[in-house]
Amino acid sequence: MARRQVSWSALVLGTSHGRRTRVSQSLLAMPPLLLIHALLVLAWRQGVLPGATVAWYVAVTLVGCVAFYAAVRSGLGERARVEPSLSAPQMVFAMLCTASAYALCGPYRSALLCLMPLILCFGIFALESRASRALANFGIVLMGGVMAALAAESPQSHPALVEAASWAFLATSMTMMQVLSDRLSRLRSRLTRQKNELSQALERIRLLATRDTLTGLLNRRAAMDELRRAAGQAARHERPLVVALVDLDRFKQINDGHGHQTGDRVLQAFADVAQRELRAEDCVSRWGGEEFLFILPDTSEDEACACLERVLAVCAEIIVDGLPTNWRIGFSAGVARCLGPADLEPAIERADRAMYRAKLAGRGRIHRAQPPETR
Ligand SMILES: Nc1nc2c(ncn2[C@@H]2O[C@H](COP(=O)(O)OP(=O)(O)OP(=O)(O)O)[C@@H](O)[C@H]2O)c(=O)[nH]1
Repeated sequence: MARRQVSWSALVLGTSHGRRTRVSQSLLAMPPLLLIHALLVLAWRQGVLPGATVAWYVAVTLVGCVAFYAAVRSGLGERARVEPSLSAPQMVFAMLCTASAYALCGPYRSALLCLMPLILCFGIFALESRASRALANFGIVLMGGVMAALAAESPQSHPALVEAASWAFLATSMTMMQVLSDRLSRLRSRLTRQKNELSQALERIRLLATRDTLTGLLNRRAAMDELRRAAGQAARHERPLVVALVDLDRFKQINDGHGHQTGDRVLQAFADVAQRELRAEDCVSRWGGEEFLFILPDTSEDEACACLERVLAVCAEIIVDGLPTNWRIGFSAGVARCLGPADLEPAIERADRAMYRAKLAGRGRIHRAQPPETR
């Protein structure tokens, strides 16, 4: 039963939160419209207006309401890149319905006056100040015109003074409603701006917390998170996972001989090359200083070594501003297989030891770690 209700509401209102809100708001026009219909039926029963007029009014207004419902429900506004709840056209339509009912209702017309300010409320959440001001003015002029025409045409049933007083009250309450709506609209814009600034700030904080500012690579903390995630996935799918610690060779010489900024450029160039040479599912992170951790899912140690050899070859070709053109950027690396989620730190330690062996063996080479049981 509950599932049936949910699917009915999804059918009528849609499933996305925004669409549901907009469609429900559009359907809110129905109760006042049905009241107007009831009032017109009452006026017909009392001989104030012919039944055919009531029938036409009911038909036209219902068709209009259904058309707006269908337009909002189908997302026409979103597709046409206009205000998606179609508030302004719906409000114009509602004002025209109210004004024509006012003209038809005879002695019951004053009951309709409260609807005009109410219609303005529908624009509070969707319209910019200029649009809602224009709509308020439209409503005031429209009702002024209808009232003036009624007073001129049948002064007995629509005394000019009564119509003028009604119009004055209506114009005042609509203007006041417009002022309040304007304030709410400004508040809404400020809140939207603050919300955007907050999400930008959160995104900046997220980047600062997870990225190394110099190279844009994941930092050490984020790399550990990534390794934890990759190890979990590798264990679930029973696939190999390899980590590699890569340390640039004789980096101090670059800093000391060619300046810290040149050193920074080398780090950036290396990060670019490493990212370019690896697959999208691999991860390169800055482990610290001139040290980098590679996380290579679904990769054997042989494949990891081949991949690092390729990166080493490309690095040797890098030309960095501030370094002599014959300078070969190189690194030493240690490769270790990660045996599961409980083997993260030990695998990195094994890779670290292998990397130091590569340094001791003369640099510019890649060493495999000893398997844990034969250490
Ligand atoms: N330019 C720059 N230098 C850095 C950065 N982080 C660390 N370093 C420097 O990197 C150098 C690392 O030097 P060492 O640990 O002696 O390593 P190395 O000179 O590469 O020697 P080997 O690893 O033995 O080949 C130090 O001088 C650090 O100051 C950085 O962000 N930018």
